[in-house]
Formats: sequence, structure tokens, C-alpha cells
Amino acid sequence: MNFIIQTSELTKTVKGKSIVSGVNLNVGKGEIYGLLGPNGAGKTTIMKMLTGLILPTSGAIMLFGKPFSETSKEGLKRVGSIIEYPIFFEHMTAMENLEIHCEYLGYYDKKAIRQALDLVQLAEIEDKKVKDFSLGMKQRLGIARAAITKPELIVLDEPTNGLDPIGIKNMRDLIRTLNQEYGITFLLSSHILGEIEQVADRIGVIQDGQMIDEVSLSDIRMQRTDYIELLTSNVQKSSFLLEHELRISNIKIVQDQRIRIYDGDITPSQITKLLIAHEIEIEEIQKHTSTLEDYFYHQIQGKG
Ligand SMILES: Nc1ncnc2c1ncn2[C@@H]1O[C@H](COP(=O)(O)OP(=O)(O)OP(=O)(O)O)[C@@H](O)[C@H]1O
Repeated sequence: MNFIIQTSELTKTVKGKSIVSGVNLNVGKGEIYGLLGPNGAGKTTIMKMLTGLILPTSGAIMLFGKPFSETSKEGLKRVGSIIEYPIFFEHMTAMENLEIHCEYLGYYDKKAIRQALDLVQLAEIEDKKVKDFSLGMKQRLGIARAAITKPELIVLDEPTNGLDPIGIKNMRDLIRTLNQEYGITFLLSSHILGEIEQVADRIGVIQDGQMIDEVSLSDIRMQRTDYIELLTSNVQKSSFLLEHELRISNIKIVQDQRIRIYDGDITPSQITKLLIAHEIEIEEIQKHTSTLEDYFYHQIQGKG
């Protein structure tokens, strides 16, 4: 895979306190990568190091395949970002804010400004000053500003923070559009799995400044294990019948009276019929489908 960002043992220590430690992060070209972790886990600090806002204490960053360092920030021209909250000139309109930004970058293109405002659906409200914008509108204007130069990578720190459900959906659609239609790679952060799950291709789980897992969502979906759990007073006879009558080989006795059956082709009703026919009492039978939450919960527990 062609990587846009790769870090090796990225570490940040402030006044002797470890904030980010030994993070190896790999963002592939064209991916939407989600950094997932609770508040204070170190996500913003990682993003600040990747966008040159702060220096790492140790470790290395490769941006677009080249070393990114204090003296070599060439790659940043190809990156748009919103770290923490987007700050604007509040007494100016969206258009005026983008004009100033473009002048500052030496990239003045009136057409690009219009296109960016169209993209985030702010073109119609030309006269409104930013101070009268909702949080969702400000976030969208922030994306317009980050996207205006058609960067290859956009870094967004908690882009849905504080948005209502409609605002969250609009933000998700916007990220997807920019990713699919313009081929822009995204690095996003969030503390909510349900949100990141809906948009990301790959997730990096950050806890206490460490990367505890980096995994593609399609891989997790393949690994999910569904099972049927049976509660019966006659575990021995039930197991025997399941193995010999239904030819199930993957059975686990988890507690005295509980059996888990890992076989995707068998249904609870087949099991029920068999056991009733042999006069075995079933106290409970239930199909369990493991969720992404289960997966990450186990990952986090494993490291705890
Ligand atoms: N300059 C600093 N000096 C001291 N502590 C810091 C500094 N920057 C960050 N921290 C601490 O490091 C930890 C990680 O902060 P960071 O903002 O990176 O986390 P986060 O995962 O982005 O969380 P949030 O979503 O709350 O912003 C926090 O405990 C924070 O207080």
C-alpha cells in the first residue's frame, strides 16, 4: 500500500509527563483513517505533531513518503487541517474569510473559493457574518478552508464535536464526498466508536498515549464471531447430542450450565427441536452477534 502518513515510535513528553508514546500509525492513500480514543488519550497531540504545530520528543514521521521534520515541512503544502476548533474572523462573511486565507497562502482563485463554499453548502448565505453562524456552519466553513487548495490529505480533529444528529450526518456525507470524488485522504479523530465506524476504512485505537490497535474495519467484520448460547441443566448429554446428531464440532462449555455453539449454519430452532426430542430441559437459548464495541472492548481490556 502507498502510505500518506507513517510514524515510527512517535513520542511526546511534556515536563516529564508522557502524553504520546511509541505510536506507529499508518495512513494509506485514499483511506479515511479514524483515530479513536477517550478524551485526553493523546489524539490532538498526535495530530499537532503530524501537522507541524508541535515537535515530537522522539520518533519519526514520514509524510507522502518523505521524512517530515522541523527543517523539512515541504509535505504540509499538500495538507489541509482543522485542529481543535476552527478560528475565523467573526465579523466577516464566509467568503471574506476564505479570501483572506487564500491571500495568506498566495493561492488566490475566486473560482476555487466559490466551489469550496458550494461544496459545504454555504454559498447561498453570502452576507451572513461568521459570528451569526451555528457550530455546524463553522465546522463546514472550516472544511471549506481546509479543502480549498485541493489538498491530498485533510486532518480533522473531532469534526463532529458539538454537532446535532443532522449536522453529524452532513459532516459525514461531506467527508465521504471529498474522499470519493476528489480522492482526498482523511485522518479524523473521535471519541465515539459509532461515529467513526460509519465513515472510516481503518481505525487506530489510542489509549493513554499509546496505539493499542490499528485495524481495517473490513478485517474486523470478517473476524466477528457469532454464537448460540444455551443454558441447560444437562450439559453433558446436550453436548453429546449436539456433536453426534447435529455434527457440531465447535462447542465450548463456558460455565457449569452454559454451552456456546460456534457454527454459523445451525439455528437455535434446530437445537431446540433436538434437545426437546431427547427430553432435555432448555432454560434459555439465545443467538449472540458480536459488535464492533465487543471487539474494541476486548482490545482495551487486553491492554488494561
Ligand atoms: N502542552 C501540554 N502540557 C501538559 N499536558 C498536556 C499538553 N498537551 C496535552 N496535554 C495532556 O495530554 C493529554 C492528551 O491530550 P490530547 O489533547 O492530545 O488528548 P485528546 O485525545 O485529543 O483528547 P481531547 O479529545 O480531550 O482533546 C491530556 O491529558 C492533556 O491534558
